[in-house]
Amino acid sequence: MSTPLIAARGIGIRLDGRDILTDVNIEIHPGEIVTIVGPNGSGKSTLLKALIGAVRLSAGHIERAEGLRIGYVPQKLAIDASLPMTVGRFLSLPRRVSAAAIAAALDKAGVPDLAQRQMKDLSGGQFQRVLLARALMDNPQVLLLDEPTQGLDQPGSAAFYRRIEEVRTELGCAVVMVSHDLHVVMAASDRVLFINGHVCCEGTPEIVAGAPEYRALFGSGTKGALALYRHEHSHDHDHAHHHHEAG
Ligand SMILES: Nc1ncnc2c1ncn2[C@@H]1O[C@H](COP(=O)(O)OP(=O)(O)OP(=O)(O)O)[C@@H](O)[C@H]1O
Repeated sequence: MSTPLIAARGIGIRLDGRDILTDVNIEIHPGEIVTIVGPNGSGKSTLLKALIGAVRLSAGHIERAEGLRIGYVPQKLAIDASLPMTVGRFLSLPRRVSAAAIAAALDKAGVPDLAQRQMKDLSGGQFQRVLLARALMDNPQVLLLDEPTQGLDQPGSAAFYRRIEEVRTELGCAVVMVSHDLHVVMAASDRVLFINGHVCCEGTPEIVAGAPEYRALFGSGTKGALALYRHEHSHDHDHAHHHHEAG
C-alpha cells in the first residue's frame, strides 16, 4: 500500500476537560475518498480540524507527508452581507492571486462564470462551489470538506458530490469529507469511517452500512440507495476493514 498522505496515530482530543475523541487511527492515501459519518457532536468536525493541524492533541500524533498541500472547506463561513466583495476578490484573500488562477479554480469547482459576482448574492449551492474553488486554489493533494452540502437540496448535493469525484479524478487528490447525506456519500466513498468519540467501525460503504453500530443509529434505509448509486471504480482498493468494539 502507498505511503499515507496523512496518518493519525492513536490521537486523543480533550476540549474543556471533556474527551471528544479517543484513540483514533486513520490513514489517508493518495486519490481515495474517505467519508466520516456519525451522530451530531460525535467529533467529526474536530477530527477534520485535527487532520489539518488546527486542534491540539491530548494524545497520539499526526504524520503528514512533507510539503503536503491541503485544501479545506469549513463547515461554516460567515461573510458580512454589508461588505461588498466579489467572488474574485474573496478568492484573492488572504494573498493576491492572478485572474487566471481565479478563473482556473472556479472552473475546477464547476462555476466558471462567477468571478465578478457579489459574494452576498450567491445561492447556497454557488457559495459552496466558491468555497470549493478556494480550497482548490493551491492544487491540493488532500481535500477536506466539512458538511459541504448542508443547505443544498438533493439534486444540488448530488451534483456537488459528482463534481468532487471529478475533481478527485482530475487532480488525483484524496478527499476526506464529513457528511450527513448518507445515501449519496456512502455511494461515492471508497471508505467510510463511523465515529462516535472513537472509531466505531470502518471499511467499504457496504461493510459500514451493514455494521450493527451503524444500523442502530441510521437504520438500514441506505441499502437500496447504495445499490442504486454504487458504481464501479476503475482502480482497485485493498483497504482492510476493521470492526472495533463500541463503548
Ligand atoms: N472549541 C471547543 N471547545 C469545547 N468543546 C468543543 C469545542 N469544539 C467542539 N466541542 C465539542 O466537541 C464535541 C464534538 O464536536 P464536533 O463539532 O466535532 O462534532 P460533529 O460530529 O462535527 O457534530 P455535528 O454533526 O453536529 O456537526 C461536541 O460536544 C462539541 O460541543
